[in-house]
Order: sequence, then C-alpha cells, then structure tokens
Amino acid sequence: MDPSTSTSFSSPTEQLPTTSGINVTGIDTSARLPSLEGLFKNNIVLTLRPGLDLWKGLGVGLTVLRQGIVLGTTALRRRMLVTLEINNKDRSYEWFLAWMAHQTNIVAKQKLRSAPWIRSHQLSVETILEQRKNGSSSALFKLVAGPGTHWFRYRGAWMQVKRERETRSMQLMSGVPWETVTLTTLSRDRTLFPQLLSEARDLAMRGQEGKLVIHTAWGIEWKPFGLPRRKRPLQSVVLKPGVGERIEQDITSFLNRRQWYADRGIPYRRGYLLHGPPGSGKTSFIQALAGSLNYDICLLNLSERGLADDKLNHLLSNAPERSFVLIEDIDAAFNKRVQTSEDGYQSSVTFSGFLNALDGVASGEERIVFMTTNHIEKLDPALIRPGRVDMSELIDDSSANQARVLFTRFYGDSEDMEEPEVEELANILETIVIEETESGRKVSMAALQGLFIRSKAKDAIARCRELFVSRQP
Ligand SMILES: Nc1ncnc2c1ncn2[C@@H]1O[C@H](COP(=O)(O)OP(=O)(O)OP(=O)(O)O)[C@@H](O)[C@H]1O
Repeated sequence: MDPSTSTSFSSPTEQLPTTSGINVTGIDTSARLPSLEGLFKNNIVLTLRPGLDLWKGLGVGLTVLRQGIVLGTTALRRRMLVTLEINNKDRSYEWFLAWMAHQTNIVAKQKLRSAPWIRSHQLSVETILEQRKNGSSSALFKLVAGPGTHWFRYRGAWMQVKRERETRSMQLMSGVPWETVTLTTLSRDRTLFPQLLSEARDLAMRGQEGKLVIHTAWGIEWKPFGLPRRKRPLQSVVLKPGVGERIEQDITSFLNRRQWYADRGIPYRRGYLLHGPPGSGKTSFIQALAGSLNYDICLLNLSERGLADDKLNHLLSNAPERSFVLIEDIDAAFNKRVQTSEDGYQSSVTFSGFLNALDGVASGEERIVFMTTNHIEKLDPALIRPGRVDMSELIDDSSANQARVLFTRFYGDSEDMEEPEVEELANILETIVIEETESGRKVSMAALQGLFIRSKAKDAIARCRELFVSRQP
C-alpha cells in the first residue's frame, strides 16, 4: 500500500476533531449534538486505493464536511440565538397572541407602510362570543397570528415566531389541541423576552382594569367568557335597606378571617344563597359585589352536557383565584335533569355528587359560592344546611321605597323636569306600589327598569299599574 495515497484512522479521536473538539460554539454541545465519533465508531479503517478509491475517499471527505457544517451551524445557532417556548397551557400564551394582534392593529390604524411589525399573511380568527341575558349573543372577531412562521421587530430586534399546533393529540377534557409558540432572536437580545412578556401581561391586565371577568367551564378548565365587562356600581342595584350591606359585610369579614379559619382547621369557604322572584336583582347584585371586591365570576351550569361529578368536583376545587363561583337557578338544575332524562339526555351530575363537590376536600384554598333560586321551597334541606349555605337572603320584588329610588335614578337629572316634579311623581309611584302590594300584586325591579327605559317619567307613572302581577305565596 502506498502510504501517500492511503489514510488509515485507527482511532478517530486521535485523528479527527471530536464533537467537543469542533467546539465552534464554545459551549458544551456533546449532550445533544450528533457525535462525529458516531461516524467512525467501531474503529472503521479506511484504506484508499488510487482511481476508484479516490472517489470513495472524496465521498467520505464530503460526508465528514457536511456533518461538520451541520454540527457547526447547529452549534452556532445555539450560541447566537435564544429561543423561548410558550405553550397554550400557560396564561402568557393568550397574552402573547393578544399582544401580537394588538401590534398589528396599531400598524393598521396608523397606516404604517413600512410596518416594523408582523410580516405575516397567516392569520387565525378568534371569535369571542358575548352572551346576553335575554339569550341573544354578539360575536367579536380578533385576528391573531395563525399557525406558521411570522416575523416581527421588537425594540429594534427581529424575532421569529413559530406557532405550531399539535394535530394528533388534544388537551384532555377541553378538547383543545396543544399549541406552542416559539420565539427566536439573537442571544444578545435575550433580555427582551421578559420585557415583551411583561408588556403582553400588562396589556391583558389593562383590558381588565375596572372590568369584571366572567369565566365559564371548558371541560375541566375555567376560561374567560367574552370580553371583560364594565363593572356595575354596587349602589346601582337597589335592594331593601340593609340586605346588600349585610351580605357585603359578611363577605368582607370572611375575607379578613383566613387565619382564623386556618387556626381552627375549618375549610376556608363560604356559601351564599340569594332567593326570590325573577328580576329582583340577585345576579346583578352578585356581579356588582364581585366587581366592587375586584373578584371574577365563574359561572357554573350544572345542566351542562358532559358535566359529571368528578369534573364538577375538579372545577369547584380549581376556580381561579379571587373569584366567586355562581350557580344560578339551583332548583331548576336538578328538576330539569329529571325532565330531560325522559327524552334521553341525562346529565351525569348527581345531587349527592354536587353536595360532595360543594363540601370539597378540606383545604386552605378560599372558596366562595353563590347560588340563586326563584324557589327556595323546592331546595333539599341538605343543600342549604350551614357549611354549604352559610347565608341566605331574600331578594324580593320591588318595595315602594326601591321603586322610588329606581325612579329618581332614572329621571332625577332629566332636563325637562324640575326636582319637585320628580319628587311628586316618585310619591305617586310609591303610593301605587303600596296599594298594589296590599292587594297582593307585585312588580319586579326588572319590569320597572324596562318601563323606565322606554318611557318618559309621566307615561311611566301612568302605565306602571299594568306591570303588577299576582304572586302566589
Ligand atoms: N334591585 C334591582 N336594582 C336595580 N336593577 C335591578 C334590580 N333588580 C333587577 N334589576 C334589573 O333587572 C335586570 C334583571 O336583573 P337580574 O338578572 O339581576 O335579576 P335576577 O333576580 O337575577 O333574575 P332571575 O331570578 O330571573 O335570574 C337587570 O338588568 C337589572 O339591572
């Protein structure tokens, strides 16, 4: 064999640079990079012969070179670039997408031609449904970066955003596919990530400031439903004197006694039941109270398809911090199920499962549950025993005084009436309510509100008797 035309590597580690030998990056890549040693493991001996062997040698050389380049670029990328991965389990995922969408809007509004922002044509639409109490709903559309690769510039640094969606597996229960966004930028800009995330979080929080967030259950998770709503002032819900104050005082005292509960090993939870006829302000009051305490509302619908005892238990034990769980029409929830089961549908929430979920495991976690009903008499005593319902309040139809307060709220500052005239009409209204109540007829605050919205003050007084209905005791 001609020594000048043949090369033999008996030990690759001696003759060729090893992975760590390449060390283009200056960081230890041996743990994750494919090793060059792999190419030559088992002490491969290559012997090149002239002619045909020369091509073989060239081929090997090229392979080595290619591997070297791959390793080099990977290592270089590792060294030069920094990436951040956020998955859709994390709250910052939504914040980041919303932040990106917000930037696009700024560009669109300012008609920036050379927009420094998102360079992308792949957009996804996120529909936000707003359900109103009367059953109607409205939809808002938000365009966010869709799955794929996007580029944008943040504080002078270019960033690549890759949004990827896992098509084969889904999040258990919620059925939402797993998603990740990966942000990549030059490593010298690594401090930008925390700044960007803080900005995204602040933007999300700003949107909720002074607003009430309503969450609904998605499988076993709570998710905000619709856009945060403007908070309703507590005084705008007119209740009988003392009722609202009692509830407010009870909840404030509960919130101040966390340690007291902990010291005595009592589960830190409180249950409230507001009962009374429809349209008396139960829901409005709970929402206004949540707003005034800076709490969110978690709306729980016990008749929801797919809800079972275990899911219910999980939801009740994992409500977002600082939130009231609100279960409306608690009597109907269980009645309805009996009816609907006849035509095939049976919700799997059982009454005993519900009671267990209400009791929950003894934990230090705060839990505040509000329930409402129009028919307290239909409720099982087991449900309203202390520990499950600690405070029960009647929110009744309008009293004379409530009607008066509501009337003056509506017409008190109207331009076409002087104050004495408003007072006079309010007196008449009060008398009407007293008379009608004495003859067993009542009016709901919701009905009065409806009348005041669509009528002028005098017309409202003239027509208000029509709204009174007999209430069965
Ligand atoms: N006491 C009240 N003060 C001011 N507005 C009220 C009052 N009661 C009802 N309303 C108005 O009537 C509408 C319906 O009220 P709300 O939904 O709070 O009643 P509810 O007692 O929860 O009814 P339901 O038992 O049917 O759920 C709301 O728009 C609310 O503004």
